[in-house]
Amino acid sequence: MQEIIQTNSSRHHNNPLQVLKSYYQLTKPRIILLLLITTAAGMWLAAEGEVDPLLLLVTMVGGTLASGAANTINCLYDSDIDYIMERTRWRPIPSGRVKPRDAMIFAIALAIASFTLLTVFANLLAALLAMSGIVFYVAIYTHWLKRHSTQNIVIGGAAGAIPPLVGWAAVTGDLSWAAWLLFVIIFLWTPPHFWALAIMIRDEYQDVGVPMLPVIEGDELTAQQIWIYSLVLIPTSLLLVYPLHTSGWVYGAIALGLGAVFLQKAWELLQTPHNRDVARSLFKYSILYLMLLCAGMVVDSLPATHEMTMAVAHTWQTWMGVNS
Ligand code: HEM
Ligand SMILES: CC(C)=CCC/C(C)=C/CC/C(C)=C/COP(=O)(O)OP(=O)(O)O
Repeated sequence: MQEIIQTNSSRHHNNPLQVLKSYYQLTKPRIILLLLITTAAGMWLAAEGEVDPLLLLVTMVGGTLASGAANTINCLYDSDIDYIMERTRWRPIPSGRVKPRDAMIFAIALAIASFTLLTVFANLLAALLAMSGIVFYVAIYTHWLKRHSTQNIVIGGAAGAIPPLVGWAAVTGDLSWAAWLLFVIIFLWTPPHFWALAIMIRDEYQDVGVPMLPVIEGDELTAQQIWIYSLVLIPTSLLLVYPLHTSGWVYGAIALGLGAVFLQKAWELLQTPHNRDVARSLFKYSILYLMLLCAGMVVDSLPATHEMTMAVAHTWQTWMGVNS
């Protein structure tokens, strides 16, 4: 099989566009997009709605390069199991389109470029946080936990929660309570996000011996864990409004509405833990949820929203005054 794939892919080796596409795929670009959205949310909250466009650009590019490096090293490390799993067999390394050595050079180049860009144009803290994201994801998640613990993604998931810290640090040069709250929100979001997917593709993980929770403990217990994390996640997302007062009621309303749907889907899975369609629906919604929650934070932080809410409050007070 490997030989057939190698022969098929060797036809593409000299086509520069195909080569470019392979390196692009190594970075897992669709995941990076959501990581960047969380970074942007951190920046807007830190800058109270007014982000310097140049700093935004630099941080987005720096974050992309760092996440791309992390994902490339993960592709390298996991190429043995990626080759066996249907879903991942056509990734650039297992399919032979990129040599492991070239992928390593690519990842190191991305990491160095990220560190340099963030240090020079943002600050050292943002750069160090991005590098810690790579180290955590590669060493703690990919190397240490992924193949050895059912809690792999709970602890390893902390890497995916670092991007908003990078965004916050890029703006202020330090980290506040609100920054850490963003970290905790994504930390709590990760188990429902991933375990819903793991229920869907449990058999594939079983075949390659990765001890994902549904493989070892079954769908019921996994659905219970998803439910518990979701129950904690939704109130936690509201702490930005109270007691932190970092976001206002516009975000609060969005977080409540999005959270209600999240809980409904997690509840449905709790009732039917073996139903892969329900698991798929929760997995897909988890991505939409985090995107819209971050968009809600950004919209809420804008000066125009602030003016609008002040005007509404003023009208309300006047109206109450007239009627009392
Ligand atoms: C340990 C933590 C995590 C694990 C194990 C995990 C695992 C996965 C897996 C296996 C997929 C399917 C990917 C594929 O089909 O190639 C996926 C999809 C996705 N994940 Fe996660 N994830 C984690 C954390 C995150 C974080 C922190 C984010 C962003 C904030 C994220 C964003 C996404 C997105 C956007 C997709 C959909 C990609 C697509 O459309 O193909 N994930 N995740
Ligand atoms: C600040 C910074 C640079 C942070 C980087 C964090 C980062 C890249 C998080 C990604 C999390 C993720 C998609 C894990 C999936 O891995 P998997 O190996 O379980 O997925 P797979 O089964 O599809 O290979």
